[in-house]
Amino acid sequence: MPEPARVPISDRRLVLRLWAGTGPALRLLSIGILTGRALVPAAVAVVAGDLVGKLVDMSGTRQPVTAVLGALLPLAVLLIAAQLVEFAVEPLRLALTRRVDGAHRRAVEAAVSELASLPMLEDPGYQELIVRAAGEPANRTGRTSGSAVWGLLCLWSRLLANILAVIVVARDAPLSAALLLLTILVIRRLQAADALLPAAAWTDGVAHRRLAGYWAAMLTGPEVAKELRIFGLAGWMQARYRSATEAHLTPHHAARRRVLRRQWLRALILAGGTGVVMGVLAWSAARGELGLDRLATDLAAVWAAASGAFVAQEILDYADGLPAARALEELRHRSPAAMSPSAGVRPVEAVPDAGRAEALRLARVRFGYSRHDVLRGLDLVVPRGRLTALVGLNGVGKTTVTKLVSGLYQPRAGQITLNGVPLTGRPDRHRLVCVAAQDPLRYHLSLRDNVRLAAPAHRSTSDLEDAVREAGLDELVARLPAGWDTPLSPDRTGGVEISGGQWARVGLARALFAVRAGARIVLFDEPTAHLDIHAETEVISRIHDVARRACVLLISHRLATVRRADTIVVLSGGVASESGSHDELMAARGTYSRLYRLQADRFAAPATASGAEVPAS
Ligand SMILES: Nc1ncnc2c1ncn2[C@@H]1O[C@H](COP(=O)(O)OP(=O)(O)OP(=O)(O)O)[C@@H](O)[C@H]1O
Repeated sequence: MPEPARVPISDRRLVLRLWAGTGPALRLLSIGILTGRALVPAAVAVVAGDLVGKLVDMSGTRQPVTAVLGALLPLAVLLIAAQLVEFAVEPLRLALTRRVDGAHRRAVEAAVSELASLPMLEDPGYQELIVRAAGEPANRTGRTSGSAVWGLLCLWSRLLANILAVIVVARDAPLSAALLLLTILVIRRLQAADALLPAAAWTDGVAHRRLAGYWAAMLTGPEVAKELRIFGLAGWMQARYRSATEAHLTPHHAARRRVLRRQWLRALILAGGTGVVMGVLAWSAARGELGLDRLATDLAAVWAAASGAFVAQEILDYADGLPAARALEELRHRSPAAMSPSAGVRPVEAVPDAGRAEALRLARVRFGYSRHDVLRGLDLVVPRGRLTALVGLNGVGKTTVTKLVSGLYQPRAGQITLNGVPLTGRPDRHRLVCVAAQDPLRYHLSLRDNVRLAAPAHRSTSDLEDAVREAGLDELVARLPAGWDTPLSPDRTGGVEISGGQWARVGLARALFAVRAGARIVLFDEPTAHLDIHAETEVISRIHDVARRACVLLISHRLATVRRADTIVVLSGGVASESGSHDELMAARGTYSRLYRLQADRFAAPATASGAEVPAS
């Protein structure tokens, strides 16, 4: 597995960048409100001390009510202002985290769907990264990168409040103030070190977490519900779910327990530090060096600083939200080129096809998923107007050819061209190439959307209807409860389940629609695997029609299916070992002829009995 790219910025800068992305209004508001909040403890200490001084002066003599109220007024105004600031804090938190989290989600979707190549997505390390970036709820607390931003801002706001309170004390007792500051910083550091441990344990266990998620989905999802009951797998799967969950959660819980056990140390340091500071202040007052008003101010400031030193909540917001933010940064820094098996390989020179008929060409193409090459210099020409078939044993690389032509992987060497122009790097490649797979992806969408997504930008309704009709789906449309708009999934309200053969026709309709929308290469990968013999014959004749309009490659195991193709190419040992029409290949008595006879022999006995078609040489 390749090394993940390093995230080249520190966590704080990363979180600040997220904050900066919330826009100037929210940035200003957060600075204003959190600074205001930080001013409150020191201001209350000073104003309360002044009040004590004034009340001491007034004591013993009769005072008008207005004088007493006047003395109280500054503190009352301050407390009301502080309360107003507090009211603004929660809406600010919501606005800020919502803005950051929304941007985060959009960035994850964009990074994965636009930047990640297929080889990257098939890498388990990358999958884990997606789980972390998608905000697999850290510590089940639901903290997100928005929480990390909020946590950091609150940590700084608290630090500012602490420093201001220390400055108040420093006016009378600089050394005590220094001790107070030191105590606060030590406690913050200890809390930060502790809070990061459970978050790290959670992140380290994401592989187990994914496995546990897999088993949970197996136990409760519809996919394996039948097998689970037929084979009585529930207990076996539950045990695996438990062991994966324990492997993930045990280190995390151990880290949490360790943090709780160390709380007493922080309490002891705080009690010691503030106790000494208060003692010194009281001693100064006793010696007459400190007035009662200043003593009250300083004690209130020490109390404010001490209670503000506990920032576990803010640190947890920051530490638990950070993994998602970090993972997103790593997602963005992973380059598809670094993960591609073809990295660093130069293609062969393009050979212009001037004057020749339109054709898809693979020239000396090499490719492998690992060090072992599946394709070892494949030459293949797929001209428009003639149906080309690709056959070969299991695992020789037929589907791999479709993946290379559609650009999901890049060849290690060689070139793939359409009319002499390399397909690599063409921004319109996804519009030029259409793949109709044996099991087309079954979107939980209407029939209309299931066909249209082959070329979403092509809005022609008549092309859509023609494609569906040619694919033989008219009858199905007539029977569907909401016709075109019926969702093709029983999970959707009003949805229906259609058969594997009908899905194969949906795949054919997609290809026919894509060709109408401008696709010039169509790759049919086992398009008739689910079809009965009548449907297969009909679909193959449609594929012949498509071949008149585009470069069509038909892949099939069933040699009776491909025998009517104009050219049949046998893929063996990573190269095209034979090529020609059915009759030519049978006459050559090579691999194709041997495989064909083998299949014909297998069908001969039952076919004679049932009257089904027997492939004939
Ligand atoms: N994503 C992948 N990662 C690693 N190896 C793969 C991957 N996909 C396919 N392979 C391997 O590459 C080889 C060719 O696979 P491919 O699916 O192209 O064969 P195929 O000729 O289409 O087989 P079949 O006829 O069984 O569908 C096989 O050995 C397969 O195991």
